[in-house]
This record gives sequence, C-alpha cells and structure tokens, in this order.
Amino acid sequence: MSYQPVFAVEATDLVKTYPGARRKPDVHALDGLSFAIPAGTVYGLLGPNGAGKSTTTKICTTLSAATSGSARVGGFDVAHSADEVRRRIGYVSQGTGADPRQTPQENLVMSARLRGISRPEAIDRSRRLLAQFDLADAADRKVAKLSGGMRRKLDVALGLIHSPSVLFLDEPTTGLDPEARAEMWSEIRRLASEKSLTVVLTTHYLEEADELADRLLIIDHGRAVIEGTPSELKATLDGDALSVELFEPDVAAVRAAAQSISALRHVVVEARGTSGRLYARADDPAAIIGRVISEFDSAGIEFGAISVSRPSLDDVYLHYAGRAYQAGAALEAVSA
Ligand SMILES: Nc1ncnc2c1ncn2[C@@H]1O[C@H](COP(=O)(O)OP(=O)(O)OP(=O)(O)O)[C@@H](O)[C@H]1O
Repeated sequence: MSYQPVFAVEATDLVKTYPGARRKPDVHALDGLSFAIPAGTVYGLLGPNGAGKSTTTKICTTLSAATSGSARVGGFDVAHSADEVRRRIGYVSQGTGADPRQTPQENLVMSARLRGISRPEAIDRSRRLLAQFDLADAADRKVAKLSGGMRRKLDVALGLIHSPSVLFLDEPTTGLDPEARAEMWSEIRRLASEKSLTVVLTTHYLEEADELADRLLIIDHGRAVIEGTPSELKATLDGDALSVELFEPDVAAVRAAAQSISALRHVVVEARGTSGRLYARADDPAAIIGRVISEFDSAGIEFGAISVSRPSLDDVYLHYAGRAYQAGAALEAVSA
C-alpha cells in the first residue's frame, strides 16, 4: 500500500506578489494564506474573481513559485521536490487541455504515453476513463466537434490518466449550461467516493462548493476568510437571514431604521446606483417583517421584496467578508 499523508496538501503562509505593470502598484495576489487539506476529501477553494484561487492552485501544482511561504503536496515540498509532486497530481486548468484536432481516445493515449505509460496500458486506461465519463460513444469523434460539457469531462479524464492522488480542478463548471453542470457535479461526486483521491476544487459558485465540498476555505484578497465544513460554517451564524430590496436607498437612513429594530442583528446595507439591499439576521425574521415595513414606511424608505431564509453560504460570506458575495468591490457597503 502506498504511503498517504494525513494532509494531501498543506500550505503555510503563502505570499505571492506580482510586480505591477508600468507605474502600477504591485499586486498582492496571496497575502499569507495557510490551509491543510485532509487526504481523501473534496476541498473547496471558494472566492470571488481575483481572490487568489488560481494563484494558489498554480503554486500547489508547481506551475508558479510563491514569493514566500511553502506548500507540500502528497508530503513533498512544491519548490524542492517538484518532480515528486507532479507525479502525484492531476491539474485541470480553466482552459481546455485537449487537442481539438484529435479524438478523445487519441488525446488520452497521447497524454498517458507522455507520462511514460506503455501503449497497451495507455489504451486500457483511456477506454476505462472514456466509459467512466460516459464518453465512449464520442471516443472517435474529433474533440472540436464535442459539446462544451463533453470537452470538460474529457479535460477531467485527462487529469486522471496517470492515476494521481490529488486532482486540482480549477473552476470545472464555468461556462457550462445547467445540464452539463449537473453532469459534472455527479462526476465529481463519483470521484469523491474514491477514498484514495483528494480533489481540490476551485470555484466561485457558492452553491457548487456547498454541494460538493467536504470542507471549504473561503478566500478573499489573498487571505483566508474562514474554513470548515459547509454545515459548520453555516452553524457559526446565529439566526436566519432577512433581506430587503431597496430603491434609491439613502444608506444611512436605511441603517438607522434597521438599527431601531433591536431584534435585527448584523445589519449590512449595500447600494449601487439606484438599487440596493439590506441584509440582517434575526432569530425569527418572519415575525418581525411587519415591524420592518412600518419602520421603513415611516422613515420614507422605498423598498421592494422582503425575503427570509435559512443560513446559506452566501450568508457565511456576507458575515465574514463584510459584503454580499455577488456584489463587487464597487458596492458601497456599510456594516453595523
Ligand atoms: N500573472 C499575473 N500578473 C499580474 N497579476 C496577476 C497575475 N495572475 C493573477 N494576477 C492577479 O492576482 C490576483 C489573484 O488572481 P487569481 O487569478 O489567483 O484569482 P482567482 O481567485 O483565481 O480569480 P478568477 O476566479 O477570476 O480566476 C488578481 O488581482 C489578478 O489580477
């Protein structure tokens, strides 16, 4: 039996600074990021665009060097034992890795041969992977003719051709239609059931991380925001979520009106142009909707739909990052 460390990936104080373009300041893509990924799990690296997810993946897959800090994959240091690390990992990047002029079968066999696998073994592995990913019928069609979902599945199969112990999937469902996304989710769930494989899943979809990850790390501005299982993270939040749609909001007035309702906690008001949203938490928000309506009416606040929900990862992100997940940095966020 091959040795498998307790943690498939361990990163300690990773810093990555890209030099700024002409006269622009340096970009601090990673700013002291640490995490440990238990072997045999699906681990989600979750964060908005530009959070530092791809940079983290590139360092862990030896494609980029950290400015400082260290990372170990499969027990080997990425900087000092890059070959050992490469032998143990599969990496499925955001772009497709398959040659569009070749068939899936040819791509897989070629990839296996490049890894030093014998031709009969390469053919055998490629057939097995095509069957596993439901691509057997497309095995002899040119990749250029395949749908986006089929190509993405082929990318994942290519990442597995040498039987790695850690598979890095960088945004595997970005650009896929809902049907292809659902299919990819079930492929990832199947991979998750293979205890000898650790999957590091980079995503900016909260729902995807919630659905697939055993544990997840929320990253923002190159720093860890919070880490845990999706249910642990949701359980850290007290009460349910109340959200109110706002029209032409006066942020200070909305905040004052919300704060006058003592049952509302963790009030965040965001505004962009003529629209905005109030987020708050309460033990029983449905019971205080009437109070919200009367306070807002008497303060002359224009509002639309009011919704109440159980804690979700959106709420976790809002709570720990201080702003709504979908909203960009351009939003004016005020928390209280
Ligand atoms: N080669 C580079 N040169 C300069 N800046 C870079 C480079 N690569 C990434 N960055 C910057 O580093 C930061 C983190 O980027 P990174 O691609 O790691 O984020 P991400 O979370 O993967 O985002 P996305 O979801 O958009 O891929 C961003 O500000 C990005 O613009």
